[in-house]
Amino acid sequence: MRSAYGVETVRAAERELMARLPEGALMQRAAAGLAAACAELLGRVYGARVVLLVGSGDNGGDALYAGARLARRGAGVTAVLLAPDRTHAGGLAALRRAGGSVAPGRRDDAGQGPADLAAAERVILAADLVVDGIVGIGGKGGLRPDAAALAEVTAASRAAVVAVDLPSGVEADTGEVRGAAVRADLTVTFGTHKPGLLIDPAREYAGSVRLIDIGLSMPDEAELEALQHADVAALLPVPRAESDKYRRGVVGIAAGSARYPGAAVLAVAGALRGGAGAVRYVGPAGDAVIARFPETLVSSGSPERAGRVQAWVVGPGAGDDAEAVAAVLRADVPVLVDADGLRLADRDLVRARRAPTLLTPHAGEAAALLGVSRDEVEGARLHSVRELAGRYGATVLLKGSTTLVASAAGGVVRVNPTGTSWLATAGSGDVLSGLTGSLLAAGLGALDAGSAGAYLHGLAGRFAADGAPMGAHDVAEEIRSAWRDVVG
Ligand SMILES: NC(=O)C1=CN([C@@H]2O[C@H](COP(=O)(O)OP(=O)(O)OC[C@H]3O[C@@H](n4cnc5c(N)ncnc54)[C@H](OP(=O)(O)O)[C@@H]3O)[C@@H](O)[C@H]2O)[C@@H](O)CC1
Ligand SMILES: [K+]
Repeated sequence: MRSAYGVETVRAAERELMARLPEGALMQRAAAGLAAACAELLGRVYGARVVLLVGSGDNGGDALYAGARLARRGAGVTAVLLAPDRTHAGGLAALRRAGGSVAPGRRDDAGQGPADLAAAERVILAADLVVDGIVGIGGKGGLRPDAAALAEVTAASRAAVVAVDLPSGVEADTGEVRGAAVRADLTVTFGTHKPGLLIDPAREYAGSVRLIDIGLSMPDEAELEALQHADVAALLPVPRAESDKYRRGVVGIAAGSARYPGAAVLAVAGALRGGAGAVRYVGPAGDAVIARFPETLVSSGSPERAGRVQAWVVGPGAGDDAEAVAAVLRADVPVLVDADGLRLADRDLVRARRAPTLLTPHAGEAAALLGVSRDEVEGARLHSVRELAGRYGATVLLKGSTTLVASAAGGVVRVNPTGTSWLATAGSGDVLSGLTGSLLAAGLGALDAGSAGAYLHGLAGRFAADGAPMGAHDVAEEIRSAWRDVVG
């Protein structure tokens, strides 16, 4: 499990550890890890041109101490100071002792003014490596103008970019990016991941992320967590000798319409690979379903008369069949609502349910339910998923390149690490809803079913794409390979 903690929690852990260590020890641990990561990225340190972007806090201090270590190994290190009078004094002295220099300030007198942007631009454009120590977990709001200008010049340079703790300009707690931010190739983060490193859009700015253990001890419950292979393997249902199809779970799919029979076929395709013992289909696309998957139990008419079902999936390609959605929501078993079903589901009916409900909107559908624009949802994914879960009293899976799953009661939010942009293809969500519904029928809770479903689906998408475009049915085909990969 990869866990992420917000700034307040990190600060508390930092205070607790600092009280037991000599002054400055923690920053030295951070700087040592940072310098090692920079050296690895550079390959050859001797003679490399390194520029440090240094803000007024400890994030800048980390950069300066790491720069000193690189200078001692023969790198040419230049610091660009955003606020010379408030620069970390110990770090700056260490850099100077190691032979590093400071880019000229705006006033020529003693280089006391903030960095001269033209001079900074010259060194940045000539650099092999830029170390972004502008701001870390102490950042508030978007970057200020001077810092934003440095972020832009850095983006224009060919240098490798390493962010210290976080790419400057991204929100550590939410993954939101308001205005300019540094785009890093590598982020070296200290003590624990921060939510922003795992959630888009900030995640994209971080590049690859390396965690340096500095000895912080974090609480058991994280604010955000990303499952990994072993976690998913432990969740996936495995049939036992005494299992029959009912014990393994029967998933009901109420989806598709005469106009969109494909959505039903794709949802069934996902469900058949999700671990339930049987898949029941109810709706007007029965002929298409049975032609493709003869093992499906097909009926027409109302979901209420479909026979025994341990979890329902409703909504993919459902058109305007509000009655089917309402009938499914009245069932006292777990229900997954997707696509058209989200628009048709009555919020009070969802709130009144006792069995788990899992809503699986993409950003556009979430925006419609929240009454905001799609961009607002995309820009504030963590806030949006929590808000929707609260309003509906349901678990919500917000699809996207970093799919999030949040429970109504709050607590830890799961983020899916296996997503790929190849999955942005028609019908891919239908496969996910069937797969995840199947996991619900097999007995997983809504948070686990949503996160394990997204994980397998993402992995299946990667296998199916393998660097080339693919269709949703290819994703369904690869779920079995993804499953084997996870449990293997
Ligand atoms: N936690 C740990 O265990 C460890 C933490 N360590 C390190 O400490 C870092 C946290 O240091 P920190 O607390 O000094 O804050 P930091 O991120 O440097 O920023 C504060 C400064 O930035 C400024 N500023 C604010 N917003 C801004 C903006 N939008 N645009 C531009 N500037 C902005 C703000 O200015 P002010 O508001 O005061 O004018 C203030 O002076 C942490 O990320 C990690 O790298 C490691 O050394 C060891 C272990
Ligand atoms: K930074």
